[in-house]
Amino acid sequence: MVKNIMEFQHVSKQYDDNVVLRDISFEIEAGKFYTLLGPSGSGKTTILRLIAGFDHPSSGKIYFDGKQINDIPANQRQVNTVFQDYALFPHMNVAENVAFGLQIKGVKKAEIKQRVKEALHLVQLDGYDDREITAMSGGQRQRVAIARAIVNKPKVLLLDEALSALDHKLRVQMQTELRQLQRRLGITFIFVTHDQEEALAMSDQIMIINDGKIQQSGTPVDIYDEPLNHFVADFIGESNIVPGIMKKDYVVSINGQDFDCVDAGMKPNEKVEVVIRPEDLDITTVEKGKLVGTVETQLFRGVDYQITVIDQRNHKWKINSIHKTKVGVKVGITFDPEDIHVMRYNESEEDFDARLDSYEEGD
Ligand SMILES: Nc1ncnc2c1ncn2[C@@H]1O[C@H](COP(=O)(O)OP(=O)(O)OP(=O)(O)O)[C@@H](O)[C@H]1O
Repeated sequence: MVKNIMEFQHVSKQYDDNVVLRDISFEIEAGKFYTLLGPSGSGKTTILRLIAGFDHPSSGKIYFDGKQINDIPANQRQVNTVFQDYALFPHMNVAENVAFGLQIKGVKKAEIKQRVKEALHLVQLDGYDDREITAMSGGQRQRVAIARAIVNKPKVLLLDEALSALDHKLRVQMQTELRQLQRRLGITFIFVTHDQEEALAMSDQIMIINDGKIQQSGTPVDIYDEPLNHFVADFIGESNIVPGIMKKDYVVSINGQDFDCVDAGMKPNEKVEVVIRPEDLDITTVEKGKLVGTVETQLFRGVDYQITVIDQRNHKWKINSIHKTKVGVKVGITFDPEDIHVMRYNESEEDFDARLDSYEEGD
């Protein structure tokens, strides 16, 4: 087997005038838990549909296990899909649902029985064979849907918002179960979600999509710590994003004030975006603060306080701190050079300048 199980080369998809995917290229390594993350309408499901063969690209090439599959029909692809609504047959019991695809393929009865048993065991539903679907909970139905997909022994399992119908507690439990299942099976999972926490928690690799374009691919830690652009920084976790100027290597100016940072390689005085995560900021005395402002809100969240501070230029900083402060008090804000993350901006120069001006004027 080749190392990359899936590859898209310059794939575009449009429906009439509506361009849904714009020249997308990526590779998916075999045996990984891979997540497609993006807001509603960004094109995630379309990518899954192209992989499954339910739809075809307008241009570009799709490779599966080293072979081009653009013209291979869905039923001949070694891929199975778990849908958001599970798409189970309500008039069949659990075993009949799981067996259905194998029966269609004409697999022998004894083999079907054995494979259904194995699949139900993998999703921890041993002994549920005769249970009616209507008598199963949401979490159990989810497992039946997964069993029905893995009984075909696909090389790739596609999961389209597969956990979104579950309540929060069950969803978190199923996240762990799915992750364990993927490791046990050793096959590639391609999981679609719009929930960034879910993506960070479950994935080996995340691909972030917006408006039919790949914004960034990488491990959860890469994407969280090194967002490539404003969209990613904003979409993944909470961020303070402010316009700045890269004075020279390792020095960035925010608010007209220079700060040491760990970034280099930009042009002198290049306009940049500066990202600092709320958990990397802390409250201190006015004297020790790199920035100074007034506490606007404070919310106790169990593990920390979620604080907002308005600086002299009227910019609101989000801070997650274990240190308590008081609303209305003047405080300093500290951070370390490595907590400053500098990105190139990706909007028009006019828009960026307008934001920089309004920020520096303190609007
Ligand atoms: N068959 C179709 N005909 C026309 N437009 C379509 C078709 N399928 C999808 N689209 C459009 O393509 C865009 C991307 O849809 P897609 O379902 O891939 O997004 P998504 O990221 O999965 O969103 P969601 O999270 O809401 O499911 C949307 O604007 C959608 O309206």
